[in-house]
Formats: sequence, C-alpha cells, structure tokens
Amino acid sequence: GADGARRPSPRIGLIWAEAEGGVIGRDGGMPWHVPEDLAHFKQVTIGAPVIMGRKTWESLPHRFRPLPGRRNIVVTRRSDWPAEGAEVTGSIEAALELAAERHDEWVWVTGGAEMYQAVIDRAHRLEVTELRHADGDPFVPADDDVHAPMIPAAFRLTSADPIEGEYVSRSGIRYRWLRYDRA
Ligand SMILES: CCc1nc(N)nc(N)c1OCCCOc1ncccc1N1CCC(C(F)(F)F)CC1
Repeated sequence: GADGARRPSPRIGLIWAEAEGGVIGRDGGMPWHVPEDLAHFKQVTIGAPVIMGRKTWESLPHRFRPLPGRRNIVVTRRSDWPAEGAEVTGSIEAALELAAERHDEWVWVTGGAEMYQAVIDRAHRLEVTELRHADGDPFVPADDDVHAPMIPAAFRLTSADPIEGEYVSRSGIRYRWLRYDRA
C-alpha cells in the first residue's frame, strides 16, 4: 500500500489426489478418472494463482491449458520454454515471489511430486483427495509410479469428508476429502 505496508504473502496450499499407496501419477498422467475430484480441484483453487511443474502443465488436457480463471505459473529449468497462457519461471522460489505480487490469500501448488517435495516444508495447508479403487477392480502399483510427499509431522488432519466412510464416484472409485493444516 501507499504507506509501504508489507502485504502479507499468500498462504501456500498443496492439492493432490492419491490412490492406494500414495500414488499420484503414472505415465505422465493420473491412472483414474474421478469427475468429482475435478470439481473439487476447481472449487478449491478457483481465483487463486496456481503453480505447477512443466510435466504437470504438459499433462493438462489442452482445453484446460491454462487452467481457467486463475494465474498459471509454470516452473521449468528451460529458460526459453513457451507455455501459452502461463507465466514461466525457473524455480519454486521465483514462482512464489510471482504469486506474491498480488494480494491473493492463497497460492495453490498443483503438482507434481517434485514441486510438492520442494515446497511442503513451507506450506500451510494440504488438500488431499484419498482414492480407493473398487474391490472388483484393484489398483495395482507400478514400478515407475509417482508418489505424494510424506506429510511432515507439523501438519494435523483438520477435516475429513465424509467423517465416516467414503463417497463413491460414478466410476466406482471411492474417495474422501482430507485437509491438513500446519499446527
Ligand atoms: C484435477 C486433477 C487434480 N486433482 C487434485 N485433487 N489435485 C490436483 N493437483 C490435480 O491435478 C491438477 C493438474 C492436472 O489436472 C488435470 N489432469 C488431467 C485431467 C484433467 C485435469 N484438470 C481437470 C480440471 C481442470 C479445472 F481447471 F477445471 F480444474 C484442471 C485440470
């Protein structure tokens, strides 16, 4: 502001969907389709800047590139990398500084595993979609699966929805919304 008052930096949130064993990715994408999770992701992140790694950007279906209704900040070591509709930067630190230029309350890190690892120790909130495959269609882990970060002990589970049990997706996959906040 005019008086030079420092605007508070946005709080950092991480958002991911994980299957059994903490798997978040396979072959450059997510090996499931849970429409309810897309809606959840949209609802949590809408209006806030999102930060993602290049691989996650490239995993987005073209109609979602950039993610609509928010600043897209892509982190890549490639300085000349063209990301139509996104701001490109070379590090998570630079991305967080970019996100802090406006007075957003939150900035959401939306993937992938490298981004989560690099920033989780500075994060304030984790929004985790916990997926469980139908008994008749077990989720078989693969060697090169990508995994969610370990959740530091400083985080507390502050909400689970549903409290008991789980929802069932049209696709038969069961899911819960988990929220962790830094204590
Ligand atoms: C949703 C997938 C998702 N779920 C949670 N809980 N945390 C994430 N970090 C996440 O990965 C976001 C980047 C990858 O996203 C997609 N990957 C494949 C297909 C579709 C998408 N979506 C569809 C919704 C779209 C909208 F803008 F509408 F939200 C964003 C792109």
